[in-house]
Amino acid sequence: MNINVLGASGGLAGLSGSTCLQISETILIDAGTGISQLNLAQMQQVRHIFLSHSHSDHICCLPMLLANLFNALDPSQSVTLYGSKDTFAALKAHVFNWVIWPDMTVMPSAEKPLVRLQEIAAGESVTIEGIEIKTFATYHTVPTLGYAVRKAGQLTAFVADTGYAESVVSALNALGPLDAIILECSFPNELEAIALQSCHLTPHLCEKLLGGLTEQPKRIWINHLKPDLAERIQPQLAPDWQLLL
Ligand SMILES: Nc1ncnc2c1ncn2[C@@H]1O[C@@H]2COP(=O)(O)O[C@H]2[C@H]1O
Repeated sequence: MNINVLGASGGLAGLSGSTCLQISETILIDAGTGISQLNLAQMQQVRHIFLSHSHSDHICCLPMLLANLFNALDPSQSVTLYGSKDTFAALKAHVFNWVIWPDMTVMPSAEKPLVRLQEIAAGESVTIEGIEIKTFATYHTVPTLGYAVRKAGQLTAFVADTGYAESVVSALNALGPLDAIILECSFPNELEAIALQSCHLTPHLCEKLLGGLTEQPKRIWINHLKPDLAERIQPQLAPDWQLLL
């Protein structure tokens, strides 16, 4: 895969950290604990961070990553966060509120801040360094964006956190044929009730979602297993699905 998976766990004690995908030296999707696989110099290369949603396992390392950039960047440089209006509202209210962390969108000055927020809505796309990143809405307990990454001629859909919904199937079909899909599977089949409540997938629900696709992705990568349930989920995954660890 031409995406470097730094973290793919749905929690803290997985084999890898929580969600963080490195799309290029300067571009990340999400900022979970997986980011700690990067060394300081690699972190200081980051200029673009696409956020799927506001949940802690996807944003918990964002404040400390930004702190590593604060003294490294000169005033003409900044880091752009891309995400939905809802994700930014949650970050402003609950993270960058001067209690949990300083508001780096106004530091060192409001005119030339370290962090710039670029709202992005489902269906919109951004192209950076020739890499096209297109958003789509998933179905989760908070508004969540998936990201379809077109890099070096390959289209990979990172579905982010989602439950089963026809709207997600339609959004994926609208992207066109996928070279790869990165699909979450947080709970085992026997915990479908919790999966439905918390808007996540089980192996059965992954099958249902994949079954709705007009064309099967060439590669199916499964991620976001809850660490305490991983051993129960793994035997339930189809043999041709690959596990991202
Ligand atoms: N009823 C519920 N609604 C939302 N989250 C729940 C619920 N029950 C358990 N959870 C857990 O809380 C977690 C919050 O982050 P996640 O969405 O990754 O996964 C969620 C579930 O593991």
